[in-house]
Amino acid sequence: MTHYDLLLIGTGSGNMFLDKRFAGLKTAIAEEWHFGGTCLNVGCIPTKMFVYPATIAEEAAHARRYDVEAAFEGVDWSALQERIFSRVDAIEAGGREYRSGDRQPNNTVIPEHVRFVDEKTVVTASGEEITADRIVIAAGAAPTLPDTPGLDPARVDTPGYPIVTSNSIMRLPEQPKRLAIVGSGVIAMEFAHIFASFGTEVTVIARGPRLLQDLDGTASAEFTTIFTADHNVILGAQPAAFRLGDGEGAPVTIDLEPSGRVDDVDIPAAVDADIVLIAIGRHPNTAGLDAAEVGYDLTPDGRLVVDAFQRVYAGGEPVPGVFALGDISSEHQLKHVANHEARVVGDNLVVDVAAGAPGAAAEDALERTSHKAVPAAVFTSPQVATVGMTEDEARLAGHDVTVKVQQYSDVAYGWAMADDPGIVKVIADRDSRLILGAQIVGAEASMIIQPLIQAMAFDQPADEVARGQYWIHPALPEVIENALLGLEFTPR
Ligand SMILES: Cc1cc2nc3c(=O)[nH]c(=O)nc-3n(C[C@H](O)[C@H](O)[C@H](O)COP(=O)(O)OP(=O)(O)OC[C@H]3O[C@@H](n4cnc5c(N)ncnc54)[C@H](O)[C@@H]3O)c2cc1C
Ligand SMILES: NC(=O)c1ccc[n+]([C@@H]2O[C@H](COP(=O)([O-])OP(=O)(O)OC[C@H]3O[C@@H](n4cnc5c(N)ncnc54)[C@H](O)[C@@H]3O)[C@@H](O)[C@H]2O)c1
Repeated sequence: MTHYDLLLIGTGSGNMFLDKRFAGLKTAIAEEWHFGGTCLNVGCIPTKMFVYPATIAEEAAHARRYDVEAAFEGVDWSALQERIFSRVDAIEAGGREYRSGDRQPNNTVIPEHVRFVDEKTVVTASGEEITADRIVIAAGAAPTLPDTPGLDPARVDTPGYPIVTSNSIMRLPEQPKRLAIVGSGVIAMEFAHIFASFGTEVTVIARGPRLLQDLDGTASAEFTTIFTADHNVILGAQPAAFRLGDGEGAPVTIDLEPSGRVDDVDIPAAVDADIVLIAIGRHPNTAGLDAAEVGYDLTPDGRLVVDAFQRVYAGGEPVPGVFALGDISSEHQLKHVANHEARVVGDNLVVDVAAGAPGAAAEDALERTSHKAVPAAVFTSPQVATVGMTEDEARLAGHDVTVKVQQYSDVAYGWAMADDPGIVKVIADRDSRLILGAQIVGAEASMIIQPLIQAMAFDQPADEVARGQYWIHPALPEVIENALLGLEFTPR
């Protein structure tokens, strides 16, 4: 048995906080997979490095719409992969080397799966027991697989098996000719955009009546209308069975059945594809840690229960010296949220170490995480960006709401974009004048939403944000300005 002052499990956002403040401690990092975790290796970073060229390819294919003669003639799949993964893999290797080498002599890297045997003890896959005074659980989430006949979970993401997740699709040796995507959430829509723009024949199989259903109803409907206009989408359907052909490279047939979520659907009996991407959500990795078995409290959807200080709970009480961050405990599966939580955990650990015994730090000395005005974007086509509440959520929360939906084509930059479709929807409280939420569907949504995020974070009234600053003319954010000007407030 080896004892450490501090054990970190998972090197995604967890890898961020372990800096020189902890140089005097004997630390260990357990990582069973790629250093850097999901975002660096198979998530935010490589996907966006595929999305950007995909958007260029799409614009070339649609250039005639802007009276430009251009054409999309294909993508150099292996060059693109090489450009993306040579950078990503070098960062992964550099991170591992830094943590393992002479520059961090106080740290030990344990390149193995670990699971808890009690609240402060883990055992590695090779059987070593490790105890620690303080533990940070940053073990993330993993793709969920459906329990559908014909799908062998053990073979998903293994070479040659045609059913994959986001963990391996970007490393396929060849660009698939036909791709079927099961799911219609964030990952499904980003990969549908990437592969369809690169010329793959993409079919999206969606259970519900709309795509990106977690959005505000107006935004989801707008996105669905735009996306289905030039993508092959089957709504109201789900796989009943996967039938794999004989031999490597043989196509897959997906037998479909109505999902029961859409009335009177007319769906095809089956879809054929060379590759099937499963994108039906990601579950926190608590089961692999045996977290519930040792008594850690879990939310109904399987996350570790944490408080505002990111302390982990067991039996309704914080476990002294045990913190968690990111997808393993957060309701927001987003990198910027995981990073924020990692900063808080790092600061709180410093306070806890200074206090003496694990858990000895007084609560008023600890920092709280803020999940106010958490934004998100979907890097598909058109882009989507959100912050705060949907209109339904705002009404349910009891607000007297004022809502404005502004079309991109209402402003001059929208005319420059040949009236491409797009909307900004802003939801505010009539009395306080504060913005409660916003949803944007359209070009550059992830960038133009920032003034609304800032206004919400700093409690700036919507009318002051609209009137109290210049808005560059004729830039696209004028659509935000106009949406804010269209809100109706209780007269003062
Ligand atoms: C395809 C895709 C695209 C995404 N794009 C975006 C985006 O554009 N913007 C955004 O904000 N978010 C995006 N996300 C979400 C984002 O990647 C995650 O929210 C974020 O990476 C979570 O970080 P984390 O540190 O909690 O977990 P992770 O980065 O997943 O790190 C957890 C680590 O723990 C390790 N681990 C787990 N269990 C054990 C164990 N028992 N023993 C040892 N090691 C273990 C894992 O191997 C992993 O390396 C995307 C996700 C995906 C899948
Ligand atoms: N740009 C970003 O910030 C970004 C990008 C990718 C992923 N992420 C994060 O990763 C998370 C996971 O992404 P995701 O797309 O896997 O999940 P999601 O929750 O966004 O979408 C899941 C989809 O699968 C469907 N579904 C669920 N169970 C199903 C079943 N059994 N059969 C068929 N369909 C089913 C749902 O109806 C939904 O359409 C996101 O919620 C997000 O937080 C973020």
